Amino acid sequence: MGVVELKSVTKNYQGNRGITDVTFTINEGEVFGFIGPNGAGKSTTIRTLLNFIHPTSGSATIFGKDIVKESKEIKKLVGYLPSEVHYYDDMKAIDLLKYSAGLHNYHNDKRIHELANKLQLDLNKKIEDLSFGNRKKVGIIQALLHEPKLLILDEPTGGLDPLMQNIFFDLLKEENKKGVTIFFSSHILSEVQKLCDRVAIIKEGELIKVEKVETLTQNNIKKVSLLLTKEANLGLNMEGILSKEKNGDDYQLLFNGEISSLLTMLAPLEVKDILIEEPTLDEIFMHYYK
Ligand SMILES: Nc1ncnc2c1ncn2[C@@H]1O[C@H](COP(=O)(O)OP(=O)(O)OP(=O)(O)O)[C@@H](O)[C@H]1O
Repeated sequence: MGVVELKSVTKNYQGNRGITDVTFTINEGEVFGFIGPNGAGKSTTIRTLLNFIHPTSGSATIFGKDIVKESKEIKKLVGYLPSEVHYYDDMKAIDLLKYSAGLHNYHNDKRIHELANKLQLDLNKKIEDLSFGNRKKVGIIQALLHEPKLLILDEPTGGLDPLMQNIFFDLLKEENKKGVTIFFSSHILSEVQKLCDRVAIIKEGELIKVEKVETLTQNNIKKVSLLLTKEANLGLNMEGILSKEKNGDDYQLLFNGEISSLLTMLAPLEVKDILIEEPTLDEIFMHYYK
């Protein structure tokens, strides 16, 4: 049984598309990335899982518990960081976090101070005096403070500077080592690549791929840059060409297949220059997004 299991979950907003027929499983101990462009349906999926909104159809479980019927039980086991955090402005960070810990019946201030030290947050400041990034840190501590077994993080790095992002990632890795499963939504591929074991790609409300990050980056796809002397007789419709962009005599191809068959195809052409390299994860994803 997976920690998170979605079965054909659809959520429509008064007839408008939210997510359609989404099915995937997150296994225990995984760091699972959820990636897609703005409006793809990441927050809708997460908010449905946390029972803030109800699925139109389909079902899902977290730790085997039904997300609608057993939502209260689930919330005890989950730490959630929303993409935007809103708090009572005139509360001190420490008071807010102690209050939040109390709601979880978790009374260990040491954990709050340890997390704040790691993230370099001054707990004695009022929320209204904190910068956007520092408010995000309050949200991160709030998600982590009751030692949840599952972390659901919706675009967690927004507002954190690069150094702080690294500290945050180290913190997540530490939690993961302790056995915490992490569901991490993002539209930034490099951070998913740094952190996640597997990734689900969502586009226009539909899941288009669930794959190991390693497989995505180590498959057979190559980026081919070609400079030709003539445009004529360029039949690039062969199998394996995933995408092509043309700029004058310059071609950029994403090719998935045997390099020997690509070379056979290119042999009759007047090739001035050729560069074959590994595509970045961004380039692979752009192919899926098209
Ligand atoms: N409350 C709502 N009422 C109506 N439509 C909504 C509502 N919330 C989201 N949607 C629609 O559902 C779709 C998915 O949106 P969602 O916010 O889940 O995407 P996302 O992947 O989280 O995007 P982003 O990265 O911009 O937050 C979009 O078409 C959006 O317009």
